[in-house]
Amino acid sequence: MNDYAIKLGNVTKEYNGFYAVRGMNLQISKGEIFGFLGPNGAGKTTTIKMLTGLEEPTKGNVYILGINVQENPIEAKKKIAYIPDKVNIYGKLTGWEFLRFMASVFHIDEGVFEEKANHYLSLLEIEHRADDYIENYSHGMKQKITLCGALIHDPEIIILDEPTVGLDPKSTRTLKDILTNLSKEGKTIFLSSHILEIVEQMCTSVAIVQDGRLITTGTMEEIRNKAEKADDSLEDIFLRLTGERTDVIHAVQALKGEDRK
Ligand SMILES: Nc1ncnc2c1ncn2[C@@H]1O[C@H](COP(=O)(O)OP(=O)(O)OP(=O)(O)O)[C@@H](O)[C@H]1O
Repeated sequence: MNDYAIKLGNVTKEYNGFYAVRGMNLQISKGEIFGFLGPNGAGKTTTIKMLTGLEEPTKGNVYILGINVQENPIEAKKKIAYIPDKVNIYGKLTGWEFLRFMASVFHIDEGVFEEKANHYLSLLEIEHRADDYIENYSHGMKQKITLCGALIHDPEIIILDEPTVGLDPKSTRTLKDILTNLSKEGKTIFLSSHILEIVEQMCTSVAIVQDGRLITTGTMEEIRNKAEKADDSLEDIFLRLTGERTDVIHAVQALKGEDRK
């Protein structure tokens, strides 16, 4: 078939006459850290739901490592970890019980499970809370245990919707390091974020979507070549390509303490 980690072929999602995603074509190579950007309501979560088999495209096909997600959802899901933006996790389990449950779903060997669980709990600095009920965790801790659970089965593709919301700066840095290391192992990371600085620092390639359509995609270098000025940030490029009004751009710059005329 092809060598792409993720491929969307002319994917459309319609909800009662409203097009949340329109004719989207995307190819993401293995090992990329791919940033998926777009203003509110652009169709990012809808696209992610189609990637993970939670929503069916109205038209078109989604492939995960060459597997058609609609035709073979179970095979495709074995390759994916999905960390949604709103963590909805069963609170009556302890962190450790939740991780054991995730390992059992994917038939992970006990020894491998313990090693991976301890590794990620300690990296994310929540090992001291592993025996507490998840309902008593803070929002950031819930995100972290969800991430640990998602990584237990050694997925090839990790999909994260707004992963840094709720994380403190140190945890954000840890997450960045974890994702960078996973990509060095050949795993593919797909993340949507509104925090363009994080995308700029971490991602090897990006796509910008608006009104369900792909506006631009390419490597970070290709995207930077679309800049008007040499010191344009990804935020400048994003705001220009998505047609944000210049007064909004200036307001954003003023809020950030930049006094560019
Ligand atoms: N189940 C649904 N029924 C009807 N419309 C929907 C449904 N799900 C999403 N939409 C609409 O599709 C559009 C895209 O929504 P989506 O959640 O994918 O956007 P998003 O890019 O993730 O936005 P945000 O950055 O605000 O999270 C929105 O206009 C939304 O209202």
